Amino acid sequence: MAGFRDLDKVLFPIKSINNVVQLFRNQLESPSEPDLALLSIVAGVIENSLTSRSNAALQVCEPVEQNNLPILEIKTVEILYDKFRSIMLNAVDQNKAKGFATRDLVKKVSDVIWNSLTRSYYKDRAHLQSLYSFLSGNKLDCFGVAFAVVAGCQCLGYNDVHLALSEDHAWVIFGENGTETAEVTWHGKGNEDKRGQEIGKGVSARSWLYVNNKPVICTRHMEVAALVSAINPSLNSTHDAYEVALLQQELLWLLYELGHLKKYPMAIGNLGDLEEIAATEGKVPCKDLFQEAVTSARSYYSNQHVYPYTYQGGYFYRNKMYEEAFESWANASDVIRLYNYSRDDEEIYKEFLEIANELIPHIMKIESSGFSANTILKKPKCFADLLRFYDGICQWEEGSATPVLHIGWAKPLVLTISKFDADVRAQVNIVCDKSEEDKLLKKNGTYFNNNNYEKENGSTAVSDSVVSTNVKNHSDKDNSPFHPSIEAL
Ligand SMILES: CC1(C)CN=C(N2CCN(c3ncnc4sc(CCF)cc34)CC2)S1
Repeated sequence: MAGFRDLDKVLFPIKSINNVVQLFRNQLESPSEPDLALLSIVAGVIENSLTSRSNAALQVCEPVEQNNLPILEIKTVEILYDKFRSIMLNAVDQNKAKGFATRDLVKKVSDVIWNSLTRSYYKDRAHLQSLYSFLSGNKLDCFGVAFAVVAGCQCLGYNDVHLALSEDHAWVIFGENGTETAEVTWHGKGNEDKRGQEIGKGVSARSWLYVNNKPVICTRHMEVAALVSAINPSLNSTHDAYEVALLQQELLWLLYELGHLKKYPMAIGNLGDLEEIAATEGKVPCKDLFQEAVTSARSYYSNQHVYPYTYQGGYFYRNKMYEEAFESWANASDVIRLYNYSRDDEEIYKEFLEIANELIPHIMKIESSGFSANTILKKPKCFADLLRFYDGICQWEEGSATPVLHIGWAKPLVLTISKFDADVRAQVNIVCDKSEEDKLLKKNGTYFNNNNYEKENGSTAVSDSVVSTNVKNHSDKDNSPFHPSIEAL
């Protein structure tokens, strides 16, 4: 492990963002692997010093000159770093010969973290993700516990333990081939934690929460990308601490340029969001970053992730590119249609609910106000993408133990569909195409994950709701990875 070396120590006392970037670069480029505990502590101290209530007022009203940070002394970091190491080394007996981690070891490290946490606190609060939060306040959020377990195992010399990330959960992989999995943290509210157990063997395997067994499996460098992604610049619900956001943006560019975001769509999306707010001169534009996140999810995760499309759709929406937004959201819906909705999937449910019942109706209101020259209401492709979007949500519900749709969805849906004239709707050709139906047949294993799952209620999927056309999509920028089920002529 890289550890806290002299070439890192000479950077202290840290006074600027550039000093922090240099420390991360040293660690990322070191022949031995980056030290997760060191980097999480440094990022956590800086984030908390700039976002804590004590100087929140200062941060909002007085623009601090560029690149200046509150001075970070080496002693502050050494004390926290040594404290973390001693917690780990004292709790886990060292006489065992190193080798690969065992389930007992991983569970033991998770217990050490878990049992140190404050009895009860607001788990969704900001700034609870870093080892600084753990060491100074005994508080961690769900992601923070998983990250701390991996950092703890690194401290103990188990370099086979790595972070596994879905779009709303985190766990660890370990063992000789990295094929062992273990829950190490909780998920959601009021759910019994499953710490120590293997990942998703039961019905939960078909829920979005476990991304159909296509999680982001982190290398050490990608674990640094995860801690940087988890930096939270929020000062309060309306303001970000400028220096924290700038630090996060510069660290994400460092990781991007070193190639460590290639297989991490959400981190690319995070960088895209920051670049949309404040573009960095001479870098890849945010629109391309959002497309790179989509391409990464398609290339490395069999297009089983939703967030790359909602990052991209959100960008198009904010920039009034409504036709493109509909296509991204329809592509997001094509991902979710093959999952079963389960009680663990609230986060993505809220995402689709907001798109269907807030964002799309808002677009309809603007577009039907009669002032838009090039209105989407005259475009069959937009109608087709909207149908694909809604159809995906309907199919998501099919075969799920928990219903998705309710009357609250119907009103905005009817309002939206009714905005398109008959002559526009007539140009969308919907036919059943056997090969498409086979391909999209839900969760009978042939498509979903090839081990012939019986669906939840025991019946094999017969999805007769799939509509598809074999009409080629005319737009040359066909962004859908495969024949969309509904397309405009
Ligand atoms: C399009 C969006 C609504 C905007 N932000 C989004 N996210 C913000 C950043 N997110 C993330 N960013 C980097 N890495 C991770 S790992 C993880 C699961 C818990 F560990 C979440 C997450 C979650 C998703 S999705």
